[in-house]
Amino acid sequence: MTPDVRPMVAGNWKMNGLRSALDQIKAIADGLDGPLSQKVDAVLCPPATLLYVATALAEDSPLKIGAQDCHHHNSGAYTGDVSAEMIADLFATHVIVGHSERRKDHAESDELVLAKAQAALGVGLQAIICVGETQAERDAGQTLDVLARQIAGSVPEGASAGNTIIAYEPVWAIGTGLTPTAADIAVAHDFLRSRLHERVGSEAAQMRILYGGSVKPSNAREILGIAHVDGVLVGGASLKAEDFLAIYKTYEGLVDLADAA
Ligand SMILES: O=C[C@H](O)COP(=O)(O)O
Repeated sequence: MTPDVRPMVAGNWKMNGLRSALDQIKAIADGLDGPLSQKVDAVLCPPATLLYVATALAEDSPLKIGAQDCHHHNSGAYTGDVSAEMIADLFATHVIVGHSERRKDHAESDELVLAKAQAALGVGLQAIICVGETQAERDAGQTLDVLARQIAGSVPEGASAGNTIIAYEPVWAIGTGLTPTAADIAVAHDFLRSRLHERVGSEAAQMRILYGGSVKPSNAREILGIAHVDGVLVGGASLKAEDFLAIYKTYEGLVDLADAA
């Protein structure tokens, strides 16, 4: 954890979730009651089809709702796309941009991710900007070069700690059950913060840097306890309310709840 930085647990449902999954969103929203919600943010990013109902279900709870992607224009002839303005119009507060599955499957460049992040910030959404190296890049010793390029290319210069969150997701750790060592995660996050300083100046000190990739209840304690890790972006394990809440509640043993009763 970074001192004085409010941690965040975020869930990314990816292309999962029918109407029958709404009870899981309700269970997550209801499960966030209590002093921990005054200290740790929780964000859930269901598919776009569930966004409107999700924001209604989360309305009276600490749970924030986000989207998984947005177009870089606010409206126009872009069949099948959803704009940041449309997402904000549904009372969502966050949007993931630059997830590696978008970068790979939709050939999204740093330049496009930057434009999407700018669109998100332009309508008052908080952008969760994903970065991370592939297995091949890691094997070639290029991890830090890739992270430097992605931060310089994808993070808006006007980004602040209040409107932007970084998610470090090594591509090879996503959905594989593999995770980097705690030392490797610490090095990557420390490096990311130094590059953020170059990009956005003093705002970098308070900007949250999440880790993502095969986070589950059984490894959450170790990962959330790593220096410079300000939370997690959870994929598969966020689909079950029980697992999402177990990861979230790991913070009960990590943050000081004395003044949050
Ligand atoms: O956005 C979430 C990440 O891609 C992590 O997914 P995972 O927890 O299923 O490995």
